[in-house]
Amino acid sequence: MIKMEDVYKTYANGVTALNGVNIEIDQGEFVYIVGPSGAGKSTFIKLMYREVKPTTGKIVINNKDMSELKEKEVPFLRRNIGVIFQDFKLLPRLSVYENIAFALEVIEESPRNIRKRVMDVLEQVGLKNKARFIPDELSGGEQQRVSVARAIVNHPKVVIADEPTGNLDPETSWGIMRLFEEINASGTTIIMATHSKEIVNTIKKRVIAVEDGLIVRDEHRGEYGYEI
Ligand SMILES: Nc1ncnc2c1ncn2[C@@H]1O[C@H](COP(=O)(O)OP(=O)(O)OP(=O)(O)O)[C@@H](O)[C@H]1O
Repeated sequence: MIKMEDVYKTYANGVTALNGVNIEIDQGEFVYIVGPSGAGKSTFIKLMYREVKPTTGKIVINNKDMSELKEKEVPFLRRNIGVIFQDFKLLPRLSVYENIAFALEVIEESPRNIRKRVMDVLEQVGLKNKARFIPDELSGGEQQRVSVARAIVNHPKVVIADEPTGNLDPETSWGIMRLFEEINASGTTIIMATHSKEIVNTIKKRVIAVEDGLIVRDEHRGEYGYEI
């Protein structure tokens, strides 16, 4: 469960990105975050995996109050949250296999478990035959599948995706969305910031709209609601 109470975020340069956000997202939900450019969507999402800290307000994730989280506990939080970015953020010199295994090595899994889990997740995203390739040798859609695999290899409770289809063509985007639906069907919460009207209006889920740092709409099976 993710809960925010009266959350404000003002960056060091004085820009206020969030202006008093209150929200509750239950385990297993699928939520789209929509809104104009600069509205505060990424900031909202970054607060959930503690890439940024709130200026004021309370954030509770999986029953843990983030303000009480010590720096050394951050890796434990991240273990339960998989993150996917628009630009994939894969390590360019590592193979597909190594990019995914890395997420497990940092939490000191045994080599045998690592091998099994990486191969299982590669199977799930349909890339078993590309395990030895490096990111440059893959299409954009394949690279995004690797980053999805990396995000879910720890079986996190929550997957957070910031415009995951932003760099992909429509057909490839639908493939990524099918993967997200599968992941969500197994009980994982999905939170996805997107500018895709087509996706939001086709695969109907909860829609949270952010404008000028405020939640202005929160609807189950909502519409995208903007013209672009
Ligand atoms: N690290 C930062 N330092 C200072 N200001 C920032 C920082 N990150 C974001 N901002 C500002 O905060 C506001 C909200 O940005 P944010 O990235 O959260 O919006 P967004 O809705 O995700 O936008 P987009 O759809 O374009 O990705 C913007 O005015 C932005 O310039």
